[in-house]
Order: sequence, then structure tokens, then C-alpha cells
Amino acid sequence: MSILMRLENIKYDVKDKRILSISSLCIQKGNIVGIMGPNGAGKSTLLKLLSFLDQPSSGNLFYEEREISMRTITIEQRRKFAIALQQSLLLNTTVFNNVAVGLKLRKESKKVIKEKVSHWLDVFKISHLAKKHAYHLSGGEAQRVNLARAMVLQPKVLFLDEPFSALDFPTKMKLLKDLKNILKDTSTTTVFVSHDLMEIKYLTDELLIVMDGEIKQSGTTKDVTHSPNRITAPFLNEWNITI
Ligand SMILES: Nc1ncnc2c1ncn2[C@@H]1O[C@H](COP(=O)(O)OP(=O)(O)OP(=O)(O)O)[C@@H](O)[C@H]1O
Repeated sequence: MSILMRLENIKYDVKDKRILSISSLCIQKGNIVGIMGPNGAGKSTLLKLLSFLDQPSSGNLFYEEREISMRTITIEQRRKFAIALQQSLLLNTTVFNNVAVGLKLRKESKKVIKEKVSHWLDVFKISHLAKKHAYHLSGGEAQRVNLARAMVLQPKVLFLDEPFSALDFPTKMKLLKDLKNILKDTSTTTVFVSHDLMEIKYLTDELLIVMDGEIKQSGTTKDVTHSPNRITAPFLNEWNITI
């Protein structure tokens, strides 16, 4: 497996307060990486830095060993990344048009748009909703549209910030199962912020525990959840996991 993204000596400060400090982090190609930690630990900030939506106060980010920053990123490079958030923020139009929006911005032909959107609606099992207005969907359906809208762009890295947290358990489980298959089938490198250890254990290969703006433990999800260290154990044990 090769390194796709790398962070080096990243610091993120707001006024005089240090929000995040990461000496080194590597994201391996094709891996699904979870980020977990208490409220306010810095998880979303880390996601924003990795997806070039914000700029660190100091430090370096590399994509395929090429240094990139929010200021220097090109449109071509930005197109390698897609993001899905907790709120699906769908547009006031049909499901089809919502999934097509990024392709239209990329000036794809009508034929390509139709093919790609139809394919991804099918993959996410929402073809029957194509003509439905996006504001008339259930939470689970809306999140499927949100994810299809990201995946239709065939990102190299998919960033997910708590996309399942508003869903009921059966809806969440069905979507998690489908998404895991899709991400593995497409070998999409994924960074997934979640508060839910069940989601993390189900979906991720690797896990970072972020506390007080630092990565306090990292490794395979199995190793981290089975053998938390002295610092992460109190946090992980709150989830009643069997160690
Ligand atoms: N632009 C900003 N200005 C001021 N404070 C900020 C800014 N961005 C982040 N913070 C602070 O940095 C800390 C980390 O925020 P962040 O949203 O990354 O945490 P989180 O781990 O994602 O939290 P949660 O689990 O509650 O979503 C918080 O204390 C937050 O208030």
C-alpha cells in the first residue's frame, strides 16, 4: 500500500489558542480512516485541513508526495476530493439534478451526465427516486443522495463528517453496509469523522483518536479499539467496549 496524503508538523491556531498540533500523519491509498475523539477535540478541523478547506497556521500537506496548500491548490487537484457532511444540504430540485450538479459544473456532456448519474443512483439503490424532489426525502434517502452526489465525481479521497449521525439504527446499518461495499469496490480512500464507535468499527481500517488537538493513538481500528493506551482508554471505555 502506498501513501496518498501526508501531514508534517501541522499546527492550527486561532488567535493565541492552539487548536491542532500534528507532527506526522500518513493516509494510505485505498484505506478507510476513522477519526474519533471527544467534542471539541479538533476532528472537524483536521478534516478541513486534509480537504484543503482551511489552511494550517504552519506545517505541510502532501498529496502523492507533492506539497499542496489551500492557496496553491489547482482546480484539477481540488477535483480529487469530495466531501459529505451530516446535513445533506441538498438543492431545491430533483434527486437526479442534485446528483448531476457537480458534473454540470465540470461541463460534462448530457450523455455522460445521464450515464454517470444513472449508474450512481443505481449503486446507492435510489434509482426509483430520480424524479422525486430532494426536499421530500427521508433522512436515509437524503444521505444516499448526498453520498451519490460525492461519489459520482469519482474522488480520489472522500471526506465524511458524521454523515450517519441523524439516522435511525436500521437505516444507518443498511447505508453503512452499502457504503462499505461501494468504497471497497472503488478503492476510494476515505477519511471518516464519527462519534459512534459502532460506525467506526464497522467501516474503518485505521483509526486516529484525537484528543486536545493531538493524535493520541493511531493504528488499525482493531488494535486501537482492543488495546487503547493510557490516554485513550478513558475515552474509548465510555463506549463500553470489551477490551
Ligand atoms: N475558526 C475557529 N475559531 C475559533 N475556534 C475554533 C475555530 N475552529 C475551531 N475552533 C475550536 O477548536 C476546537 C476544535 O473544534 P472542532 O470543530 O475541530 O472539534 P471537533 O472534535 O470536530 O468537535 P465536535 O465533536 O464537537 O464536532 C473547538 O474548541 C472549537 O471551538
